[in-house]
Order: sequence, then structure tokens, then C-alpha cells
Amino acid sequence: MESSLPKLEDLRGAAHGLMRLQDVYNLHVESLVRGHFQQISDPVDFYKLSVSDMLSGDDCFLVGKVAYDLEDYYHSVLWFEEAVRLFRGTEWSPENEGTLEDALDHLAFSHFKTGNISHALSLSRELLLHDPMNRRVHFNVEKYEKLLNENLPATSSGLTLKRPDGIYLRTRNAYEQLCQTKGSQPKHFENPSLFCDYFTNGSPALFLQPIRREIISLQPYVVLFHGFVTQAEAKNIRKYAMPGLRRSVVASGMNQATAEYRISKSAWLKESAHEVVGKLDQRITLVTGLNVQPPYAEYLQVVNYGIGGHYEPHFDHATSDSSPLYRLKTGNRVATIMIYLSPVQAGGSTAFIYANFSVPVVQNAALFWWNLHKNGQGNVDTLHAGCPVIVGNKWGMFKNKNFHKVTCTAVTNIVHPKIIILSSSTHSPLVQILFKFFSYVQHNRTYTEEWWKPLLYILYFDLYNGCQWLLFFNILQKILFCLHPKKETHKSLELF
Ligand SMILES: O=C(O)CCC(=O)C(=O)O
Ligand SMILES: [Fe+2]
Repeated sequence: MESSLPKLEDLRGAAHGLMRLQDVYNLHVESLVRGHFQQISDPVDFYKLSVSDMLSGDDCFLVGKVAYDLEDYYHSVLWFEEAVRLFRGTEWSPENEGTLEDALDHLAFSHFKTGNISHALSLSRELLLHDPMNRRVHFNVEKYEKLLNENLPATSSGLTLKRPDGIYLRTRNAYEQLCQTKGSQPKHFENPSLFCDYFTNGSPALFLQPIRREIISLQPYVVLFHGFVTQAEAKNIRKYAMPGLRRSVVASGMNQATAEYRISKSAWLKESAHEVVGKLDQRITLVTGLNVQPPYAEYLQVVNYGIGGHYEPHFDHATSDSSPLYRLKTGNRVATIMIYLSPVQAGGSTAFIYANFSVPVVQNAALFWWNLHKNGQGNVDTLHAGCPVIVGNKWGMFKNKNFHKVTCTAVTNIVHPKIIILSSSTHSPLVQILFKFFSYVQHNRTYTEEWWKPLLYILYFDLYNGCQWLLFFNILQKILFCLHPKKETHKSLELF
């Protein structure tokens, strides 16, 4: 049983999670510990739990201690203040790690470190009432009195605490603002090009039961497909993923590692795990037109965020050549679809920072967006984040569509030394056909100077869609037509 119990890392993680909620949502610590979610700027409950267990003085002491050990006195002051308040009003319990004296001691020192000497002095004096023989505190009192007598400018009690910058987050304000505003996408009357419709994507499979599509943004293109999964499917997926859940990782240089900026658990689901996985792949193909079966895309990834769980602003696509995505030869991520598998009581929106909107968690809906521009370059407007979960348990499922195993194949021995083909692999059907095409062209010497232009279209097409043969042959026909405008194209096709 011991292995399933929380460890010290989990306890510290919980403290960081609480401080994250406090910061991102600008919450009052005093009301937060009572289960009321009130913003400092607007002290009305924006979420209220129906039943809640209050945090104890000892809980607050622990949170403060985590901050204090990191020399983050902004947070330690706020949490020790709460600990002192709660310790004062309750009997000490033998299960507690800290005491009122400990809290006073740490709070006094935190105030000293933030320049609030008068508070440090009064708290130290109070501490001496409980522990009159404490020589260290006597010494501190003398030191604080001396500092106050010297009347240094930064010793007043009117100082405002400044939140630490931590890892400098350029987009922090915009990100937090979007998290605080639940569902801040422009409404249709603000932007008439945004609309909702019943969408079939021209697919016969959706004619009788079109999907409800909500266009959320055009630049970047982001849409929400409502009712994408059923309640039962979502429940089953959560169940299948549960045993495989592990702490989520992020790309770190050439490798993958856990990181404070992504706190969640995730599991990969292969098609063999359950038939629902294959069904979902098919459904994604229907609404997006993309072949998303591995290896044309990654496996389905199920993600679970607990309270305070989040994913700070990031891109889903690789932005550096050393990304593990390239080492895995999966190619860059063209598009992402994210299915919300559970409701979330508060928090947990998906925020698009530069595009300036956030999408609240809509149970069973799927959010789709393109990460790359059509030329294959990353779209910076897709910078996005998963806001911290305030109350509840957020489950999501992701599918990332890749350029299919993009590698560079230099076509050297063929016609045009300047051409480098980006393709799946030399074994892919596309490349096999291209090679045949090249040798045909080489043999017949009938190409024009610009013969290669249509090829780029094919490559581009293949990279986006895997191979969709019907359209592929259409394009091939066009190429042949360029080469032999006078010949009947269907005859040329026979050559292949
Ligand atoms: O949880 C979210 O809302 C976003 C998560 C995300 O962007 C990701 O996992 O890549
Ligand atoms: Fe993402």
C-alpha cells in the first residue's frame, strides 16, 4: 500500500499547485483556505464549493515552508500569515508538523527578508512571549530595533509584496488574464466570420448525423466539434488509460523530462488497447480529412490533470531542429485535436495566448487546430496553454497529426541535382512512384525546365494527408499532362 501513498514530492507538488492557483487566478489566500474562490481585485466568490474541508494552520504552514525553502518570501509571508491566524484560533494537534511558535518565527524572518522590519519585530516580540529563553529571537529583536532606529527607508510596514518573477514568462499576464476569463472567445456578433454549423465535411458517413461545429477562430484556425464522443466512450477511455498514467514529460533539448510548467499524468493508447481507439481515429479522419492512423500520426494520448494541474504556454509543434520529434522521425506536428473527456467544475480552460481567446472545458467536445502554416512553418499564433484546474479533475485526449516521418532524401542520380525531396521514407508508396516517375522522365528526356513544380504539390499533399490515392492520381495526371500536353493523359498513366 505504501507505494500508492503520496510522497514528499507529492506534498510539495500540492503546495506548488495551491500557490499556482493563488497566482494565476489572483486569489485571496484567506478565502482560498476556506474553500471560497475570491479574486483579490473582486472579492465575490467566482466559485464556491458546496462542501469543503478547510485547510488547517498546519497545512498553511507546510505551503509557506515550501516557499520559504525556495527563498520565495512573497508566498511564504502570505501562507505563514494564514498559518499564524489559524494556529492562534485552534488547539495544537500532535499530528502537526509546525507550531504557532514555528509559524511566528518563519513569518517574522520572511517579513525581514521582504524589508518589513516593523512586522518582523512585532512578530518576534510575540514569539518571545511563548518562548522567552530563545536567544536567537532575542538577538533578532535587538537587530530589528537597531535597524528601525537607523530609520532605513525600506523598513516600513507599508511595503507591498512583489510576486517573484520566477522563470521569466513573457506572456504571463496575457495567459493569466485569459485563464481568469472563462471562455473569452469573441462572440459571433463581434466577428461575423465566426459561426456554428452542422458539418459533414462532404463525408457520406456524416450526412445523416452531421457534427456540430463551432468556428472559434480563423487565425489560427481553431474549431470545436461538440458531442465528438459519447459519455460512455469518454468513461471507457478514462478507464483504459488509468493503469498506464505516468507523470507527463516535455521535450528537453534532445530528450524528454518532467517539468514544473506541465503538471499532469498521461498515458498512450494503442489501437490494440480497445476498439474505441480505432473508432475515434476514424471519426477524427471524417471531420478533419486527415489520415491519423499511426504512423501518419501519433498514438492517442490521454491526459489527466488534478487540482493545480496545468500546461503553461507552449507550442505543440517543434520549434528547434534538435527536438525529439525529429529524432523519432515522426516529423513535425501539423495539427492537434484535443477531446475533453470530463467536465471541470472550475478552471482548466485552454487558452490561446497570442490569438487572445480561451476555450472553456466542454465535456465530450473536441478542439481542433492547425499548428503549422501550409508551407510547413510553425504558426506562432498557436501558442496555447492548459489553465490550472481549480476544482475537479480534467481529462483530455490528444491526437497529434504529423508530417509522416519526414526525412530528407536527396535525389542525386536523377534529373535535377538541385532538387531535394522531403518524403516519408524511401519505402513509402509515394517515393516509389516518384522514383518511377523520375526514371521515366530521365529516360524520355521530355521534361520542361519547370517539370518539378507539380512535384512539390504532390509532396506537400502527401505530407499533409498521408496518401489519398484518388486525389494523388489526379495530380499525377496533371503532371503528365504538363509533360505531354499533346498526349492523352490516361494513356500516359498506363506507363505506371
Ligand atoms: O489541457 C489543455 O487544455 C491543453 C493541453 C495541451 O496543450 C497539450 O497537452 O499539448
Ligand atoms: Fe499543447
